[in-house]
Amino acid sequence: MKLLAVRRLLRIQRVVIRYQLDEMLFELPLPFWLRALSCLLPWRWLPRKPLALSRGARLRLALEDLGPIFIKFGQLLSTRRDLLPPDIADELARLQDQVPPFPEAQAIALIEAQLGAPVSELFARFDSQPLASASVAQVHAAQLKSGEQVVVKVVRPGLKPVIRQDLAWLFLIARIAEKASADARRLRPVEVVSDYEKTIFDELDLLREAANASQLRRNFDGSPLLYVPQVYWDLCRHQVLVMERIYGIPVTDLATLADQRTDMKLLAERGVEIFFTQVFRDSFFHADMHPGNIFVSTRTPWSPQYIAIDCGIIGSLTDEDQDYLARNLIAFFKRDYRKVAQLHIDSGWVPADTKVNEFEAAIRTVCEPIFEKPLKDISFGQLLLRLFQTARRFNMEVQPQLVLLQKTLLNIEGLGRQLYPDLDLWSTAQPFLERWMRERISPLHLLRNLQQQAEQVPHLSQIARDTLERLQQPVQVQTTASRDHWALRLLGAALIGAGAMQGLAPLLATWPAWLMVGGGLYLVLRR
Ligand SMILES: Nc1ncnc2c1ncn2[C@@H]1O[C@H](COP(=O)(O)OP(=O)(O)OP(=O)(O)O)[C@@H](O)[C@H]1O
Repeated sequence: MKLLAVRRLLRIQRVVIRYQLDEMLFELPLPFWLRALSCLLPWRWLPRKPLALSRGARLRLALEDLGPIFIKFGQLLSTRRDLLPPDIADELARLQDQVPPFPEAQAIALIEAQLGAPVSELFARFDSQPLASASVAQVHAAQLKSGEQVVVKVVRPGLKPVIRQDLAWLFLIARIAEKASADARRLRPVEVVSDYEKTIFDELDLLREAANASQLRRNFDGSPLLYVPQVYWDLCRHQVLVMERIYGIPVTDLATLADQRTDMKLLAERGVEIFFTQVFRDSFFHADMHPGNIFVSTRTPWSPQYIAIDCGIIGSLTDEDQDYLARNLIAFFKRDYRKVAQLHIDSGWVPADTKVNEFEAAIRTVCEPIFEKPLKDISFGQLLLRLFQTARRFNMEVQPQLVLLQKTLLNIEGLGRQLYPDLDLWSTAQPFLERWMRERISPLHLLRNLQQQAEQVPHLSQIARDTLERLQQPVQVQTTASRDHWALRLLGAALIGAGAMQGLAPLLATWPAWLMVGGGLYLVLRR
């Protein structure tokens, strides 16, 4: 394993030298000591012929050469046109769906081995020339015997060993960083790499992707906002996925979107709505939202509908994180910075001994300049820098469970900027969140939560569940029930309440919760 890791390092070094990436690096304003150290690199003393390739092309080719982890990094960078020069961003955008494919014979052999039949028997037509190719897979167009147009996605062979070696290096770097610097420790790099490891290996399993796609499709069934192509389960295996072919416009093809008179404002607003719906309503969000995975339907440009593919990476939040996040955002929209500070302390996102006044002032300094500004007027580079400085001052730790969400935000914020730079993020997001919060503290939601809590405690058994079911119906109390029976019901309800209190403590401070408890007791006690 160690030998493999050393070989991988040598390979990375070879690629850096071949594409002369070190030259690009040293164009940056690096500290003096790093420049001095660079003189120790032997190849910097050797004569080199300048490459006849632009700097963007050199970077792209190097990332392609180094495999999926590097390609994904390039995809993320490509969405940040505000942070990168356009020539580099344009080149990196090709990593979204134009990575060189692997040989078609290899793809066909893999499909046949996985599905146990020749492609000529499986499909009425199969295009051996790939339609597109990205970091982990390539995609071939085909037609089913029943007539439907589909695409066949095949995982690139030989990815696992390369990913393992890269991860081994990432772990090593993370461990060294954690030992060497307090700043790095706050970023919890080992935990972050460990989460990433899980995510990237999950992405290689196309059955998992198929299941995610089916769930996301169900979540937005009949929605005018988002369409997810249908999966053909009979033709899905761990390394092969067959799904409906879609014919949308790539979301970054602004010229075609303009030609068909797409309502760009609505498109951008719907993007925000989809994101919040996935994160808050469903706690099931597409977490690989680079433009190669997002299309716009050609059907109703006045009411534009997104199409999402590649559901390999899906994020979700716990109830608690959802709650804190929503409360933070709502407090932020109301410019109630004290509440934002307090919520950060309550949730444990900053240490408990943080002085709330000082933290409030720091948050105000970061947030006030960007408030109520459209996307185009917010400098996210500067904002990130300020946030980082604040986090450092207040010992704020990275929350690994939120990293996927933050990465997705980086993606869609970059996209929103390109689609409709005048987008007022605040006025689009605020009503959605407030509505969600109202629903969350509604009596019905509270009842559902109580019921879920009851189901998680097996010994409360049927009695408690019966009681809750009765609470949810317009109750017809059985007058024949015996006194003992009712005493048990009451005991069950009290136990459920006590159990639920722990999880619902913040909600019980609200009037609907008290109304529920009072109403519940009344119903249980009624003869
Ligand atoms: N259902 C589909 N209909 C039409 N084209 C598709 C479909 N699915 C995928 N494609 C094309 O294939 C490309 C690569 O597919 P996909 O994004 O699923 O691969 P990937 O390797 O998982 O990508 P990533 O690098 O984003 O992880 C897409 O960008 C798109 O152009």
